[in-house]
Amino acid sequence: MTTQNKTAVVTGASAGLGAAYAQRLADRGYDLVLVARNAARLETLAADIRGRTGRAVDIVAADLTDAAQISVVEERLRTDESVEILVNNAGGGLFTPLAVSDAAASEALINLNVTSLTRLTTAVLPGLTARGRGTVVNVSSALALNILPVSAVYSGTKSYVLTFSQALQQELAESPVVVQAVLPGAVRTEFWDGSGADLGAFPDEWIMSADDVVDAALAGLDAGELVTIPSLPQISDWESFEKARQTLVPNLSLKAPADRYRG
Ligand SMILES: NC(=O)C1=CN([C@@H]2O[C@H](COP(=O)(O)OP(=O)(O)OC[C@H]3O[C@@H](n4cnc5c(N)ncnc54)[C@H](OP(=O)(O)O)[C@@H]3O)[C@@H](O)[C@H]2O)C=CC1
Ligand SMILES: CC(=O)[C@H](N)C(=O)O
Repeated sequence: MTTQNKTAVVTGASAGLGAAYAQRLADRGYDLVLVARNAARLETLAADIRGRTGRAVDIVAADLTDAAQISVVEERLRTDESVEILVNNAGGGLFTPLAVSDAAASEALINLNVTSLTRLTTAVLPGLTARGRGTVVNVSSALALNILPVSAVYSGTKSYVLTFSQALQQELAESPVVVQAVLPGAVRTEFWDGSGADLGAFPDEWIMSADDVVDAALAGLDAGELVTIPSLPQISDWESFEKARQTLVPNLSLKAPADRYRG
């Protein structure tokens, strides 16, 4: 495809943050490829966006934890030269102590939150770098940083998304291709249903709307932020955190153990 249209691929587009990304990116002039399992919901959203904006909207009904189904999305990302943005948003949550967790459920969560995001990014990057433009948005979570007793697997997956994104930012430092990590706090979506946590137990002032999260994330992207935390009042707090991490680096690999470990 060598048309002049520009396409955004949004995973987890049938609800929540993904549906909000789809609307906003169509408003910004992108044609869309919407990915999720529920074809009927995707088609309803696609019809709404086509009618409202006139953009071309394709849907791909795929379970991103299924090898055959994710390969359809990977193929589209590899071959569609109009793709300029991939929003890796599809994800789930599980908030139970590991000791009482189901290993298969943890594995499924890792497959969705980590493996599928990695595979889709791997599929899209060669084309973006060859064309010299494009963006990958990886939806992480505030729980990548705010680590809780019930979030061993979930926080682990979202820390992966943050670290993966930061490593890619270094890999692509000389490239015009941008990788942004987005770390929302609690958002009012269906994510919480069956997650093991009750959104209703949170004070209202902790909970952001999906539209506000996406508007903040896109504003952060426009401002050149590589890590966007929609609720964080001062970006300098994130920068201080990162700077503190960097101060460890010169001493993270040395020949001699630290004095406190020597008798
Ligand atoms: N809600 C919150 O408080 C927060 C959410 N996040 C992150 O934001 C992202 C979006 O979550 P949110 O919008 O809240 O959640 P929702 O539950 O509202 O939406 C999740 C989306 O992912 C899709 N999805 C789920 N499983 C699969 C699968 N196996 N294959 C393909 N698509 C799938 C769902 O569609 P379908 O069922 O049709 O497949 C749906 O479109 C997630 O990565 C989440 O971790 C981060 C911080 C806070
Ligand atoms: C940060 C949150 O509260 C949220 N549970 C999430 O899914 O990451």
